[in-house]
Amino acid sequence: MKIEQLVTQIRKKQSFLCVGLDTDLEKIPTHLLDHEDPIFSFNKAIIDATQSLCVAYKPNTAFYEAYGAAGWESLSKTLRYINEHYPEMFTIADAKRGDIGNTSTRYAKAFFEEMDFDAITVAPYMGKDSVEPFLDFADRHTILLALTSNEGAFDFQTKMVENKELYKEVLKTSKSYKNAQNLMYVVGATKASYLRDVREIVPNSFLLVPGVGAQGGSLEEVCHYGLNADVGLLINSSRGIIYASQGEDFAQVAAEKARELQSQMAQELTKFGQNT
Ligand SMILES: O=C(O)c1cc(=O)[nH]c(=O)n1[C@@H]1O[C@H](COP(=O)(O)O)[C@@H](O)[C@H]1O
Repeated sequence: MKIEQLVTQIRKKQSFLCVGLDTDLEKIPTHLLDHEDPIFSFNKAIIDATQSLCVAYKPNTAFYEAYGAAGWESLSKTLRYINEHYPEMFTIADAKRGDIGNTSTRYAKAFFEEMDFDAITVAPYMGKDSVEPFLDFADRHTILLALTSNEGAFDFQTKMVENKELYKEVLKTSKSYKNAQNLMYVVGATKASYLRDVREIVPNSFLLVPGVGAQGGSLEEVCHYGLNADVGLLINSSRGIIYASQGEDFAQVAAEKARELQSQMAQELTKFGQNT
């Protein structure tokens, strides 16, 4: 998907919400467990209930890989369902890949060709030749981990390297990669105050911001520092939406939670003069 199409959807829905499909058999309502594919049944219900309120879905592949071949099948079915029924939706494989060049090429083929995702999360640690194979795919997006939401982010990402924090070096250096226009970046909502510095280096890039809801990040603060002229933000919530109820009403309650976030996003867009 082209960025312009994503921006059009955001303006139309007044939402830059990404719903995280971190589907765990131990957390989904028990009445689904006797379905043929409980993970797909759960995802389908969540997708149908929330699709008018969000612009993106992000299955984290760990939750599927944990169930082996059956889990991969549930993931493929979920992606096919989204692409067939809601083709305007931006889809992110949260797989956090990245390896030597020829291996990254195979990862890119797996997620962009075999599975037809619009985007994938990639770790920058192995550098240019591990990232560029993903960037070769036109209208697909490589979401590089810049400053993550977890506590361990301070182990390396904020350490000084050549007089600047490592995450800033990641942002700056990656701008020189071939096809860098296909880059987006992860910045955790729990690190919202850093977004001012992030925006100085990458004013125009889209940022995927996880960490509102269960991890405690503030949507308002993220918007304050992170919104740009093209909106420039996708804010993810996973557990706060999909496990808001574990009863039979799970999809309806998920939609209510998604609507709360969408309403806040619409207000932020209005504040920012982006409501048309
Ligand atoms: O790449 C990610 O999406 C990601 C990066 C990051 O810094 N922090 C982070 O929480 N995530 C992912 O975003 C999701 C957050 O889930 P919740 O905390 O349940 O909303 C999980 O799938 C995480 O793996």
